Amino acid sequence: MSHHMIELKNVSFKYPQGNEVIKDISFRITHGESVGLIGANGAGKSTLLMLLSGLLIPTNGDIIIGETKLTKKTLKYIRQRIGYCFQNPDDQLFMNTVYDDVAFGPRNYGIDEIEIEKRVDKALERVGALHLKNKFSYKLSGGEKRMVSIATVLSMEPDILLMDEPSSFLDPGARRRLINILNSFEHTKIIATHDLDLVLETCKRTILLKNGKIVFDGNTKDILTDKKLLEECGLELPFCLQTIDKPSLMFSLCKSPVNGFQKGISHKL
Ligand SMILES: Nc1ncnc2c1ncn2[C@@H]1O[C@H](COP(=O)(O)OP(=O)(O)OP(=O)(O)O)[C@@H](O)[C@H]1O
Repeated sequence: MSHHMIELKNVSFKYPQGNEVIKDISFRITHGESVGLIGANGAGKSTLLMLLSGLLIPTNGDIIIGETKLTKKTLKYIRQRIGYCFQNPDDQLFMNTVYDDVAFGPRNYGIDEIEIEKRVDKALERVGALHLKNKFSYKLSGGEKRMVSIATVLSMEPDILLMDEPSSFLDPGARRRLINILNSFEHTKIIATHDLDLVLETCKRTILLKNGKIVFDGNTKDILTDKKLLEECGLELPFCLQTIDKPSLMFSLCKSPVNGFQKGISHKL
């Protein structure tokens, strides 16, 4: 496996009838990194995730996953390694039952049904939705659909997780479960979201997009404490830092900025 698991080289993208919405983006993500992808509405987060998952093909530039350049020919191989969680869970759930939805990915690999059922149970258990196994997918609540849609991705046992707004629809318990799943996922993950508190708890690195361009790529704590730059990009400080005068100073007082941080803060508030 290549050291640089994901590489984008001067990637641009334009929708057929639209303007360029991803503009000359380059970065490398090493295997095992957790990266938050943030930016205002329309900044290009979902488009970038769709490019990374092979759902869209760049107008210019290259995307390399492991050692393989993403092309129409390599798409099938690459997509087996990537778990992509749609912004809207209804796009992910299209079978009749929860079981069939979560079994869909592994079934495509030709795995036998006994192994498939084990994977389905494991994935549903992880998201706390085993009790929904035999339900109709379309009858689930918004939050249940979200958790099941995450299970459909986990059952594929991907090397890379791409998640678009994964915490939307979730109650505090389910959100906490999501954070635990993300923090225990040992491979590469990229999380596009407006939930900056989620980024703070799950991603060491953050990429900030503005109008299709990268305006920041670095330590999460550096960007999420930079009120001025966040505001210039249509965002605001994470909720847990809003009442604190000097967010960056608070960070430096903590031993483990990303993971141990919010627990410490929430006791103080
Ligand atoms: N199918 C499409 N055809 C044309 N333009 C599109 C299409 N999908 C998205 N766009 C445009 O591309 C730009 C980037 O959209 P994208 O969905 O990637 O942004 P985003 O950062 O994910 O936004 P949000 O936070 O609202 O989900 C927007 O200006 C949007 O209008």
